[in-house]
Amino acid sequence: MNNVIFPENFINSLRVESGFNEQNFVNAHQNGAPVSIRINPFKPSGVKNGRQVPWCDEGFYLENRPSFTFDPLFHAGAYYVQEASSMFIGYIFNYIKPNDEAIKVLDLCGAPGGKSTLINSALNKDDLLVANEIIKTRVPILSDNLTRWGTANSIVTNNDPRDFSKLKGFFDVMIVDAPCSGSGMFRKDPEAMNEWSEANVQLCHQRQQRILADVYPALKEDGYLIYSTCSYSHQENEDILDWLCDEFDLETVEIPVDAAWGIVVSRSEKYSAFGYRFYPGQVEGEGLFAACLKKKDNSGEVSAYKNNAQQKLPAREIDMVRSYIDQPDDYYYLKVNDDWLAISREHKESLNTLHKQLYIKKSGVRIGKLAGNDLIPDHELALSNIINKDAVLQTVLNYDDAIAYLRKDNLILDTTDKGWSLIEYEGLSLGWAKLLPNRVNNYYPKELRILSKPI
Ligand SMILES: C[S@@+](CC[C@H](N)C(=O)[O-])C[C@H]1O[C@@H](n2cnc3c(N)ncnc32)[C@H](O)[C@@H]1O
Repeated sequence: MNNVIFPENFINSLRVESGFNEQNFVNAHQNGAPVSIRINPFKPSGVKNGRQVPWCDEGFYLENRPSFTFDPLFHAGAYYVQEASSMFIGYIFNYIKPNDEAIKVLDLCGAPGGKSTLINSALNKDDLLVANEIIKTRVPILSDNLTRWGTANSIVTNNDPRDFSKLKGFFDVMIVDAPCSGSGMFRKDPEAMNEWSEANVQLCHQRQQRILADVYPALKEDGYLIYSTCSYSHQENEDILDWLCDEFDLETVEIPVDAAWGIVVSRSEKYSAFGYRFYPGQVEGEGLFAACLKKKDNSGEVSAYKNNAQQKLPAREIDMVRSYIDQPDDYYYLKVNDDWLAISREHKESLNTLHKQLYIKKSGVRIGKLAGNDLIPDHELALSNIINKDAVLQTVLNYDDAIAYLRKDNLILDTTDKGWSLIEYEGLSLGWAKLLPNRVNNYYPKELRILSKPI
């Protein structure tokens, strides 16, 4: 990119921010954005690591941008492609996360799932992640990314922030990665500059207030709110922190950062709340604002919920589905329509509670449907890290066949095995195929298939 001309009002608004280096910022926007990935700790693979992102153990910069579409390990969930600054949310999370108790975390503005998979990496099996997305058409990408991550301790919901207000004091940590005016993405998406305006910043500011006010009651006393935007605008950042402290009883949390990382630490005018500003040219990443606040008030009693009448499930069926799960006692099994699901057993109560208030789009891992004595296995089971691989056939593919499988092309395999088989590539599962006497049925989900051909 050459000769970037920023909107006049935009660059003027940055010139008054302390710690902002205009020359570095302008220079950084003449070049492309760095490429970075974050490794999935639950799916060790041979993904080549480059230089590490300073604030994220699992984050790595790549020298250039490979074709992720044509890397089977990407589809297997070995890593997530995420710009480096965003990974700082995980750094904040690791700093505030209690070690000794299971926690419930809400990622309110979840799609496409960058922060959700980031936070999920830092959770234990008995912690719960609720990843929400308000826009229905963006829910599938969030679900797919969590499916690739493979864990059984997350729930995906499709709700307006106000729907959470009934879950008083339910969450220990909330991440609000708010919709914003998007200036932090100008380098990746220069077109966005044409849409930037002060009026839009103001609209975003109001929407951010509404979202925060709506969801706030669901945070428990002494719980943490992590707020972030990819905007540089004061109104969407420090002013929101002051507004939060005006409206609610919150205290700022200082996050220790290494000066060498280039992050600018800011303080809000009225309450001196800490904010962390990422400017391209000063950090190796895109624009980000992040802050963490601790709730000191009580939004009322933690709601008491009666448990749902328990489903009576046939023991024979439960035994069958359990045989596909590694360490089956660790999970709670439920049936939704004809589908069997498994979720970490600690979350049975939470699931019932959430089910009463929210539209649940995915819970834990979908195992599949039973048909007589057979399981018709689900794609989620293949991608999960709870599958008992000893209970199923496995067919290992080379690179070309793996790409053919992901394109949903016909596969010709040299095997005498018959029945459902996991399709494996470099130790990770890509999905299912059914091996028949004369052919192979490719069960890779149609909506996920690669549509293009390798060049
Ligand atoms: C910055 S993006 C989130 C990115 C995501 N956290 C990630 O790391 O991949 C903001 C999200 O907020 C959602 N959103 C838009 N309006 C909203 C509203 N009024 N309430 C809650 N979420 C909203 C958008 O659909 C979008 O998915």
